[in-house]
Amino acid sequence: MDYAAMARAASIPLSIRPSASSPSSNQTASKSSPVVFSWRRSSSSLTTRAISNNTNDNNHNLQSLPKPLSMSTLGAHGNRLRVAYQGVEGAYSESAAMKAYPNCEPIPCEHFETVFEVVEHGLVDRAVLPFENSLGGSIHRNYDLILRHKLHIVGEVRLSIRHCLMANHGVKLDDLKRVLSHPQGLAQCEHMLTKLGVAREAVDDTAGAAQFVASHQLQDTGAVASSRAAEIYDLNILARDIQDKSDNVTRFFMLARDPVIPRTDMPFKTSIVFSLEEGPGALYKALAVFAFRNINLTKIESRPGGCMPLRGANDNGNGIPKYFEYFFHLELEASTADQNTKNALANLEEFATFLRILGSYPVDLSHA
Ligand SMILES: O=C(O)C(=O)C[C@]1(C(=O)O)C=C[C@@H](O)C=C1
Repeated sequence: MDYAAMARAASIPLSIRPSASSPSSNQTASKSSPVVFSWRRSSSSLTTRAISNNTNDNNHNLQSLPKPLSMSTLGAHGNRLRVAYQGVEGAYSESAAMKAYPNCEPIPCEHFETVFEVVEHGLVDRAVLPFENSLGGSIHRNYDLILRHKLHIVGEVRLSIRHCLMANHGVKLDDLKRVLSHPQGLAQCEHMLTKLGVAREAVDDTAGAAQFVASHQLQDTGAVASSRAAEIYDLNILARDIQDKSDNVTRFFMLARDPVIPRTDMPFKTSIVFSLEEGPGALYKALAVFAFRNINLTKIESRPGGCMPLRGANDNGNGIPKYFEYFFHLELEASTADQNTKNALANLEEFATFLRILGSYPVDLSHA
C-alpha cells in the first residue's frame, strides 16, 4: 500500500505523532530494515506509526551504507520520486518541489519537522524546504531543525515568489478587515498590508490560508498566496504582485538520507555549521581559513545553541552559565571534492568545537 499516495489522494498533509512503538525521531530507516508505517486518522490529519521490521538480510551492512544519489526522478521503489514539502496543495514549497524534481509526486506535510521525519523514516525519498527569502530573510526554524536531523543537503532551488491578495467571490478590497498568510508571506507584503490597514494573522502556509478563507466562506478576510492557490481554492484575485519588491526569491534546499558525490567539473556549493571557543578574533580566524585559500563565502547565519551539549562545560569559568553560544552556518562556493576545500575544512576542524558538513551540492543555475 502506498501510504504517501493515500495521504495525497485524501489531500491531507502528513503528520507524525510519537507513539509507544515509534522509534525516536533521530532513527534513520536502514534499507535492509525497512520502517513500516501504519496510518491512523486523527481528528484533522493522518498519523504515522513507525514499526521497525527487523527482517534479517544478509546484505545488512552493505545496504545500510550511504548510497550516492543519482539525479533520477525515480525513487528506490521504481515509482515516481516522492518529495515531502510543508503546507498544502498550492503552497510555494510544492512548486519548489516540482521545480527541483519535475516528475516527482509532491507529498504535503503539516509541519517543517514532519518533512524532516518522513524522509528520515524512509516514508518518502526527498524533502524540499525553504531556508531563505530575498526580502524576509532566513527561515530560522529550518536552520535549527537541520542540526537536529541527519539529512544531507543534496541541492538548492530558487523560486520566484509572486504573491496575490485573494478573497471569496463578491468580496471587495474595502471589505477586508483581516489577511491570513504564512509569516514570510505577510513579511514580504509589508507595504501593501500596511497601506490597506488590515489585521494580519499568521498561519502555517500561504495555500492553507487560501483554503481556510474559502472553506469558511469568510467575507471580511483575505489571504496572501500564489495565483495557483487562488485557482485551486476558487478564490478571486484582488491584487497581483503585492510583494514589496518585484524580485522576490526564496531559496529551498533539497534534502535526502544520502549525500551526493561531490564533483569539481561543475559549480558546487558546500554548507557547513560549526561552533567556536569564545575569544577575541575567534570568528575572524575561522573565516580566515577560507579567505586565505581564496574560497568565496556566499552566506553566514548565526543561531543560538541554547544549552549546547559541547564538551559538558556550559559555564564561562566563573560559575555564570553561558546562555549565548552560537552555531555558525556558512555556505562556501566550493566543492568538498576539491583539495583546497578539504584543507580549509581540516584547518577549521583543528580549533572548532563542533563541525558538521551539511552537504556539498550543485549550484542552482536556473532562472528563479
Ligand atoms: O507558505 C508557503 O506557501 C510556503 O511554501 C512557505 C514559504 C516560506 O516558508 O518562506 C515559502 C515561500 C515563500 O517565501 C513564502 C512561504
